[in-house]
Order: sequence, then structure tokens, then C-alpha cells
Amino acid sequence: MNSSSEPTTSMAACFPGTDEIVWEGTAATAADVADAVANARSALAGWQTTAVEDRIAVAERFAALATDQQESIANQISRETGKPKWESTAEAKLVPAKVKLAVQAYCERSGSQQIDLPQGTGRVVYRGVGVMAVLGPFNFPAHLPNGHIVPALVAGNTVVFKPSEMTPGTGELLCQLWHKAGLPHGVLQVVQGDGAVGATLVSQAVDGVLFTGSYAAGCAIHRSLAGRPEVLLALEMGGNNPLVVHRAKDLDAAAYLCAVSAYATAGQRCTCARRLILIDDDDSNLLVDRLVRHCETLRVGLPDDDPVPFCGPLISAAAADRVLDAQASWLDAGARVLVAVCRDPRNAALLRPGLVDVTTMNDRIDEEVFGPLLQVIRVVDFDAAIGQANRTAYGLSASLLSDDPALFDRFRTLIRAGVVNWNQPTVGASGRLPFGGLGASGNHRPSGYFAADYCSDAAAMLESGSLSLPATTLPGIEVGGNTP
Ligand SMILES: NC(=O)c1ccc[n+]([C@@H]2O[C@H](COP(=O)([O-])OP(=O)(O)OC[C@H]3O[C@@H](n4cnc5c(N)ncnc54)[C@H](O)[C@@H]3O)[C@@H](O)[C@H]2O)c1
Ligand SMILES: O=CCC[C@H](NC(=O)CCC(=O)O)C(=O)O
Repeated sequence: MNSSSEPTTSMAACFPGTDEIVWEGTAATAADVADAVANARSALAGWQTTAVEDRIAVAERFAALATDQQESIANQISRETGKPKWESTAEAKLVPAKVKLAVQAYCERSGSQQIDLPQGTGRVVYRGVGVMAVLGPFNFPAHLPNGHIVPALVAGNTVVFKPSEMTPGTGELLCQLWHKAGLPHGVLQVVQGDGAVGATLVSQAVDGVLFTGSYAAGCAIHRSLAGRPEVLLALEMGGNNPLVVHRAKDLDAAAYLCAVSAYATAGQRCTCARRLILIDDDDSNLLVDRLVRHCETLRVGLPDDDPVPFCGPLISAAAADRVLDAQASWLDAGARVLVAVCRDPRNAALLRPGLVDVTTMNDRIDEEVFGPLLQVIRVVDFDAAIGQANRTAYGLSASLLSDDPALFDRFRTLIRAGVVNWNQPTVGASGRLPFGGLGASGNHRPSGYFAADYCSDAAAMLESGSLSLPATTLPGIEVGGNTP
């Protein structure tokens, strides 16, 4: 029991596909969540009035500690997600790198501006929004919440962070580093728990909710905030991302980029290609042959395996089941397997990648299958390819592999996505650009470099250094009327 006599719930995270416990703790009760928000509110004025240079100095100390602790962060990520070491190390490196980018973005996008106006000086001043709830996903348990937390803190907000229930230890570790860096009490707190704890956090008197996760959870949050227009909401959600290949001379390069797009992080990236759209010709057959070979040879395995794997396990055996079930339902609906996604006998969450031709399938469902399973769709020409690519309610990332610039010109104009690439994979977005999606992928508040925008409110200030009567006064009001 805690001080409010609510029963506490113990919580554990396991290595994917096993019952090996890699983190143990306690889920936050409703009272804990309310306390965290109250602490964040109490800390707000002090943090807002801390000079921005001093806030940046704390962030830079955090970056230095995160650099020192790169290996611990990477190990914790691998323990909780099963990512291969090279991949968790790459993620750990993004943590300090984000500080540099967030500071640059803050100065560039939120620096105060001044203009001369007839009434005096006009200024645009960016100020923190207030108390921010940050809700993180499991697939980049450090990099993606960090992409909200760093800009939010630099801009003068206080934060209550709930990591994914699958990756609580990574979230906890990040918060410990911030505190070691000298962040004042209450400015960043972590509350642990599942979606219900997240929902409790959203229901509190927060000023903003910064969410990265699934469309279903994003919608639930949006619904729960109905009638609270004053709460800022940034939603970074899923995708059903298209990859179009046409008139590409180097088919080896094209096949490699297709494999990376579809199978990076075992297909557990919001930006992973889910639909490979091909114009039916000889080259498309040669490309598919190469991709089949990638599926057959690509190494999957556990974090410490030698030789190193390209894909680790999915986050859980249940997540792997969902991918296998999706493939089974597509086959029932008339799809043709090129390479079946299948379970590796070593671990219940470990899948070998799959490739399924769904061209003749009835009623293709517009869903995000979060795993290493790529659909192939064949069409007659490039316009039909763009039409297919846009046949989704989502709109996160899209890529064209082609040597024909005219095709990309058409693609970038017509494609409905927030991340539009040419001869690049659908994954691997740059932190120097905005990152967000259209339609069911987001709510027009891109993150990445543009996270600075939702972390501050722009205030309009009209300023005159001295108090005096205007040159002309308004009719019907006496000047000095109250003078005895
Ligand atoms: N667009 C992006 O930037 C981006 C990046 C990474 C992942 N994603 C998406 O995230 C999903 C995978 O991550 P996940 O499975 O961790 O997502 P998820 O939606 O299950 O969970 C994300 C977070 O929200 C919390 N949550 C769940 N329901 C909630 C509710 N009703 N109220 C408040 N909080 C709630 C969870 O506990 C977790 O902390 C995929 O759909 C992927 O595409 C999107
Ligand atoms: O899973 C979704 C995110 C994947 C990743 N995106 C980014 O890293 C965005 C850039 C940033 O926020 O710094 C990707 O595109 O692979």
C-alpha cells in the first residue's frame, strides 16, 4: 500500500520471447501519477525562469553523461527489446546527439524576434507550454521519448514521462542521467505502468501530451481529451508505408534498400515499408528474386550472437503471433507467399522475414502489421503505383527507388506522406528534418527537428519602455477626467 492506501501493483519487463526478468518495479497508482503532476506544476515557475543558457547547460551535462553511459543505455535497450548490440548502440548514440539538434532547433525556431511597430516594439517570445506528459513506445525506448523530452525541457516545460511498459528500465535510466546532470527536483519525473497508467496521466491537469505509439492508443488519448481544447496534443502514430520501385538500374541496390526498409528493427519501425509496389515488368521479377534471396539469407538472432544478426526478436511472442496471424489471414484471402514469415525455433519472439504477394487478394485491409512482413503489389503503370501507394488512411513515410527524376517529381507532388524519400529507404529519417505523418499517422504536429514548435507557445508582446499618452486619443473618453 502507498500513502493513499491504494494497492500497489508490481511490474516486470522480460527479455522478448522468454520469462527472463530484466526489470522489476512498481506501477504508479493514480495517486502517484497525481503527485508527479503536482510536483511538475510546483517546479514549473522555477524552471521557466531559469535562463535558457542554464537549461541548455543541464541538457549538455545530460548529453555528456549519456555519452559516458552509452554502453549501459545500449545494454538496457537490448535487454528489454532484444535489439542486436550494433542497433542498440546506434540508438544510444542518438540520445546525446538529440541534445545538440534540439538546442539548435530551439535557437533557430524559437528565438525571440523583434519588429518596430507604430505603437512601440513588437516582440514574438516563445515560452514553454507548461507541464507535459510524454508517452513513449517500446521500439525506440530511448531515442523517441528523448525526442520529446529534450526539446520540452530546453523550452522550459516540466515533464512527467511514462515509458512503454515493455521498456521501463530504459526510461528509468534516462531519467537518472537527467537527475545526475543537475535537473532540479520535479522538472522531470518518470511514472511506470501500462496504457491505463498512461490514460490516468492524460486525465490529469497537464498542459500538453506528447505521444509516440500506435494509432489505437493515439485515438484513445484524442478521445479522452475531447472537451479540453487547452491541452496541446502531439500524436506520432503508425504507418502503412509504400515503397515504389520503377526504372531502377541497379537492382542489387534496390533490393538492398527494400530489405532495409521492410526488415530494419525486425519490421518494428513506424517508418518500415509495408507495401512494395511494382510495375509489372521483367525488372520487377528480377527485383523480387533478389528480395527473396535477402529473406532467405538475412541473419536473425539474439543480441550477443556471433556473427551479428541484422534482426533481433520482436518485442514479445504475442507480437510475433500477430504477424503470423496477419500472414495466415492474407493467405486465406488469396495472397501468394513468396517467402513465409516464420518463427525461429530459438526464441518465441524471433521471426524470419516474409514476403507475400497480395496483388490478387480480396479486400486488402489497410493495417499496420508491426513486424518483418512485406506485401508485394503489382500494378500496370506508374500512375497506378501512386494510386496504390496512397490507398491508405495513414501517411507516414514513402519512398521511390528510380533513376528517373521525372518520376520523383510526380511522386513527391502526389504522394500523401510526411516523409518522402528518393533512392533512400523508408526508414532512417534525419533528426535535422521534421518527422511526422499525415492522416492516421499524426495530427499535424511533426516531431524531429520541428519538436521545438510544439514545445513552445508563441506570445505576442507590444512593449513601450515609457508610459505616456498616445499622440491621438480615442473619441468619447476624457483625458485627465479623473483628475481632482
Ligand atoms: N510516428 C512515430 O514517430 C512512431 C515512432 C515509433 C513508433 N510508432 C508507432 O508505435 C507503435 C508501436 O509502439 P507501442 O506498441 O509501444 O505503441 P502503444 O500505442 O501500444 O504504446 C505507446 C505508449 O502509449 C501508452 N498507452 C497505451 N494506451 C494508452 C492510452 N489509452 N492512454 C495513454 N497512454 C496509452 C503505452 O503504455 C505506451 O507508453 C506502432 O504503431 C508504431 O508505428 C510511431
Ligand atoms: O519507429 C519510428 C521511428 C523511426 C526512425 N525515425 C526517427 O529517428 C525520426 C528522427 C528523429 O526524431 O530524430 C526512422 O525513421 O527510422
